[in-house]
Amino acid sequence: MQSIVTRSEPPIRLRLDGIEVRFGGLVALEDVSLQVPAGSVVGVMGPNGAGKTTLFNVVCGFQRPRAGTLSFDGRPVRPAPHRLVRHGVARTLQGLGLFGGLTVLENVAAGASLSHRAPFVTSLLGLPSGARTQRAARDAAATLLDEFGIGDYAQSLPPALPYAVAKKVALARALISDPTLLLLDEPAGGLDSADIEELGTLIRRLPARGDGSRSVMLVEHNVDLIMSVCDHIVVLDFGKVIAAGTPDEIRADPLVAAAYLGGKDAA
Ligand SMILES: Nc1ncnc2c1ncn2[C@@H]1O[C@H](COP(=O)(O)OP(=O)(O)OP(=O)(O)O)[C@@H](O)[C@H]1O
Repeated sequence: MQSIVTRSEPPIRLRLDGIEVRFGGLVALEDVSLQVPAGSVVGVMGPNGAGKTTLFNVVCGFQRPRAGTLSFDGRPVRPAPHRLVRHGVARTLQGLGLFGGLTVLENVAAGASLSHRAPFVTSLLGLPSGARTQRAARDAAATLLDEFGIGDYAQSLPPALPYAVAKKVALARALISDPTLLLLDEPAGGLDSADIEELGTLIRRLPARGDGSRSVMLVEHNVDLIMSVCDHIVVLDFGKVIAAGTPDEIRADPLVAAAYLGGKDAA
């Protein structure tokens, strides 16, 4: 008997519809809609002042839109920074926000307490609570640091870290909470081209970790990084979506070339 294999579309992890943000008379975002499917990397790019940070802030709940709706996993939400964890969302910000007095290992382990899955490191190991939970978190943190190639810095304090290492620490701390959606704000900011390439490889691997359904949304200025890691790209200009598609489609889009790639940011 012939078997029929049907390939279903991945569920939509994050969905924005008709988002509008105004600052006084300035329209920072106008009718912005996008989707981040499960297991995909979606990038938002655009020239200076296009609205990237504002959009990131809307998703994180730092900025309330004047119009439009958001949903996580099909459920309408009104995001707030303190509620992101509940939705399985973790983020890294441009400012790294590491605890200066804690070691790298402790910083990353601290992120485990933010897991939306009932303390996942505890349940993974079948452990009850307290000291064992902390030990499990530290073990998970050490594993992540090794995976990121920065295990040698486990006992260092953040102020002593090279910037590229500190960025990886911030990423590890977000990832240890096992988020279903990871939001990255300008991950390439302040990095040189070799570091950006390494970061790109790391980001590209993120959806495949765990059950393969993790999604990543990044807001990024660096065209090379966004082109190399994203499955789908949304381009903003003056607060509006001017193009959306695969990296190849975006590269070939004349509107994008005019607004961004052909401008001073194309370097
Ligand atoms: N708090 C604010 N008050 C007033 N205007 C703002 C505020 N935040 C952003 N804007 C304006 O909104 C527009 C979008 O800004 P936004 O920072 O989102 O752009 P961006 O794409 O992130 O830019 P960049 O790449 O330079 O960081 C800009 O014109 C900016 O000046």
